[in-house]
Amino acid sequence: MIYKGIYHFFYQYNPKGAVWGNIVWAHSTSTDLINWEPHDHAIFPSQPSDINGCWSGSATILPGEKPAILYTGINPKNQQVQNLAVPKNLSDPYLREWVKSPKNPLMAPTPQNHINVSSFRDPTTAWLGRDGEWRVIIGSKIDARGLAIMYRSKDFVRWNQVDHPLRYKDDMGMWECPDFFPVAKTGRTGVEMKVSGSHVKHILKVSLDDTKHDVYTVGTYNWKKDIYIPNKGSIEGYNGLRYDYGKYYASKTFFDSQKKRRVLWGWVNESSSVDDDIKKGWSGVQAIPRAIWLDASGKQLIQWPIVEIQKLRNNKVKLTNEVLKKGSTIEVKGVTAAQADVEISFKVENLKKAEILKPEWKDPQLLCSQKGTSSTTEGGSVGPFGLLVLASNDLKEYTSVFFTVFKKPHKYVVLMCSDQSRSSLHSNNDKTTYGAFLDVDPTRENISLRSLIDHSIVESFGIKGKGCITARVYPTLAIGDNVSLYAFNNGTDSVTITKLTAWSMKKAHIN
Ligand SMILES: OC[C@H]1O[C@@](CO)(OC[C@@]2(O[C@H]3O[C@H](CO)[C@@H](O)[C@H](O)[C@H]3O)O[C@H](CO)[C@@H](O)[C@@H]2O)[C@@H](O)[C@@H]1O
Repeated sequence: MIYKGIYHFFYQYNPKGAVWGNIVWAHSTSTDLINWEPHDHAIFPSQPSDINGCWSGSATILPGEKPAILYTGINPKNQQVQNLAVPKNLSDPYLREWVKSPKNPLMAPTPQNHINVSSFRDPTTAWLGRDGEWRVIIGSKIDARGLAIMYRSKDFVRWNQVDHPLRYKDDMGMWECPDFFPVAKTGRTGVEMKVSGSHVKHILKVSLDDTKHDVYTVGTYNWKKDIYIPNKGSIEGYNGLRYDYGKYYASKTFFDSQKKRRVLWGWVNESSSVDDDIKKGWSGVQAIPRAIWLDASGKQLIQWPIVEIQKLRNNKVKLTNEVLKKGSTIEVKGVTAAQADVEISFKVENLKKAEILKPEWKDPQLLCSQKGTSSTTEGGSVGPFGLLVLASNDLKEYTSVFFTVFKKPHKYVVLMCSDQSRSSLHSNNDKTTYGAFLDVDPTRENISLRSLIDHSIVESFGIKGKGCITARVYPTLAIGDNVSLYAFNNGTDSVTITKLTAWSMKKAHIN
């Protein structure tokens, strides 16, 4: 949230170890969402209603600029209940101390409400209805049905369960960390939580415990009935739209009232083993915050790294109109390739050479791993072309982020991949290849990529933010000054780099 011009980040933290456990709300603040200062823990177990853990939740700014936090507490019976905490001193812009409501828990499972005691967590930011009542949703499940249980309140303290969930869906498992917010139908300006009506659409994001993916639908919130219905064609389920097709979970958005934008921030867990996490003494990072808005098609969100990240840019290098022939690479020299921001745009010379997409190639992730970085097809192929990042000088290690264009009757399909299979000589990491089909017409638009590279994390934004893939990698050779960056084309036809701009990135001040 933002309060008095300062961004506040509260996060699930284990003060006693490198991996999950003993969960408290740690707290850091920033004036630019890039450089962060840690503070004392904001919320930690102290009441019966949270004595076994202070789990996830959300901040809401109440009228009069008064922040409040609803969070899940684990009670002495290990049941999940919802609690309230408010700042002790509103004149402290850093909000260093938080006091808990003596009325906690405010929402709890009972034999009457039949709420699942071990699956009732992660309250969202609340929103005010036109009737002046607050609404909040809480993630839950019953059997395999995911639920967004809804409560209403007149005073933010006494909460009554609404007789129906905002939304539920069978066969999705537990909905962790739900997020529900409006987006403008046109333009990039963010919209406050309370806004509803015909000029906005609503987004319901849920974090799927079963698959560890953040999936969302675009739909309509009926504020009179308090129900949310996804648009026709907006797939609700494991195969729905994802914020990110790599590693990205338990994300949240907030309305940045200072810059009038909606900012998305997600947690990126490790792809290393628990033993390695314990050895290095920490695990998990936050991705670069992203500004989000609704695509002109109305079918999906667009995500782009917040503009403040550009403060870290240094030593710009540029290439224009370079032809990448079949099987060729171009080294991008002059940047610190271990920590860089790269934007590249490709023009495909001959789309007719695109390989036909077979009907059985439905799973983009599988297709990325089957086709890989180096594969070419006998009949010709457009791609793979893209970037080799975090590459060792002898190319024994690299991570490749690339595109391949396929042909379907009357249209082309663009596949975006991030292949980690050669990212490290160390064998004890998850090197799953990630992939997504992007909704774009390559006859009208160049295929572009932006990758933010930072030692063990590669965040890639395909086609101006239509598809995002975040990967964790652990090179053993491609470290420090021994890292190179290349553009490559392994398709059977040439592609042209219309423009490449890359920057070395300075270090941010982080916890
Ligand atoms: O910190 C609890 C909050 O985090 C959420 C969302 O990430 O739930 C995470 C969850 O998993 C953690 O515990 C697992 C061990 O039990 C561990 O394997 C995993 O890496 C951790 O993230 O916490 C519960 C309870 O363990 C589990 O069901 C979840 O998947 C959020 O829902 C919680 O409020």
